[in-house]
Amino acid sequence: MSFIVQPQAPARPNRCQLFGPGSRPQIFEKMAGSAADVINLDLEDSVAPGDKPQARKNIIEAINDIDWGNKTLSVRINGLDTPYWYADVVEVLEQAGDRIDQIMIPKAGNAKDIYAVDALVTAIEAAKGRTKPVGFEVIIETAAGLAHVEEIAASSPRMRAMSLGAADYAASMGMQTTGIGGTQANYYMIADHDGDASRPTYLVDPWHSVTVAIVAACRTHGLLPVDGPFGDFSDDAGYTAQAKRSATLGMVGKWAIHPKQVALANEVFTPSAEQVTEAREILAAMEQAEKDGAGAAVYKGRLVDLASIRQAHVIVKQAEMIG
Ligand SMILES: CC(C)(COP(=O)(O)OP(=O)(O)OC[C@H]1O[C@@H](n2cnc3c(N)ncnc32)[C@H](O)[C@@H]1OP(=O)(O)O)[C@@H](O)C(=O)NCCC(=O)NCCSC(=O)C[C@H](O)C(=O)O
Ligand SMILES: [Mg+2]
Repeated sequence: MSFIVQPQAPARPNRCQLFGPGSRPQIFEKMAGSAADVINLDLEDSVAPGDKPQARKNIIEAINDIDWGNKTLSVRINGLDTPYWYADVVEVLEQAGDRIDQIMIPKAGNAKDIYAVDALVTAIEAAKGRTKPVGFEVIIETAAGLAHVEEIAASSPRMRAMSLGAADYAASMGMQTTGIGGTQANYYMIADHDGDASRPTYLVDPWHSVTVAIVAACRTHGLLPVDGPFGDFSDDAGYTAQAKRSATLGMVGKWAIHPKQVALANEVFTPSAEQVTEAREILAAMEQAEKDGAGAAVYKGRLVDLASIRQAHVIVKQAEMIG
């Protein structure tokens, strides 16, 4: 470990973030009644330009009137390259009560983007006497966002989480796909190289590198790394496979763009009973090793050592936090 100790991410469940357009208030109560840990009321890309003013009003009313229980409540504002974002921030923070927890900033390209929103939010909080500081979550979904991911993670004490926005990321990177997340037919490997024309192929994960970059930036700066949308909501297996890849790489949750995806995310990002039992057994094996004066032990025929304690703690802590 570096002399600088790795900070802890916020200790709250973030297994699923359920999105809903701000222009569709009929679904807000259903979102509040869902099993998602985080709710994202959207003012950005799911809301048509002409509907933005009414969507702001709907969201303010929903923040003030709906019982959101213990969910984290977040509003996605419009991008800083649009004429909408400042009014999103001003109207929501001037008119909505303290129940709002976070603002989600899309298409974050560098630390200055976050600085600009921070300045506006700080001024409104002071002017309105808001006592609960609003947190920020951002979406990494552009080439610039990936290039500057670490400075974005370090940009403000308001930062809480970072998501991967697969659709805009693909567009910004010039990727040859219209799919939102998941494997892509043309992104495959050939299993062997023996010159056989019928060589088997297998699909690999085109989101791997940006996922790892987000996880590293988040873990360095104490934020929650989150996997973004999976567009084909009729493909449960595809969603689950993508979520399992993200969880394996260190992400803590995934977006749902349809209510049926909430249970899938919760299932993947809740450590299973078997995983927790194994983690606890590893901790017990290492406790015994320590008593015996050893730094390593054998657990189920494999090596466990001091690093295994840290790995096991990740799983046990996740399980304890989720309860
Ligand atoms: C995708 C949808 C437009 C589908 O809506 P709909 O046609 O109504 O679906 P169903 O008929 O299957 O709905 C079944 C019931 O569920 C309710 N419902 C639908 N959506 C939601 C929701 N989001 N939360 C809660 N409940 C919901 C329906 O009302 C039905 O209820 P009932 O009649 O009582 O049975 C729609 O799901 C939708 O709008 N989803 C969210 C879209 C969104 O927010 N997109 C933005 C995030 S993704 C993105 O921005 C990309 C990203 O930035 C990137 O770049 O990657
Ligand atoms: Mg997007």
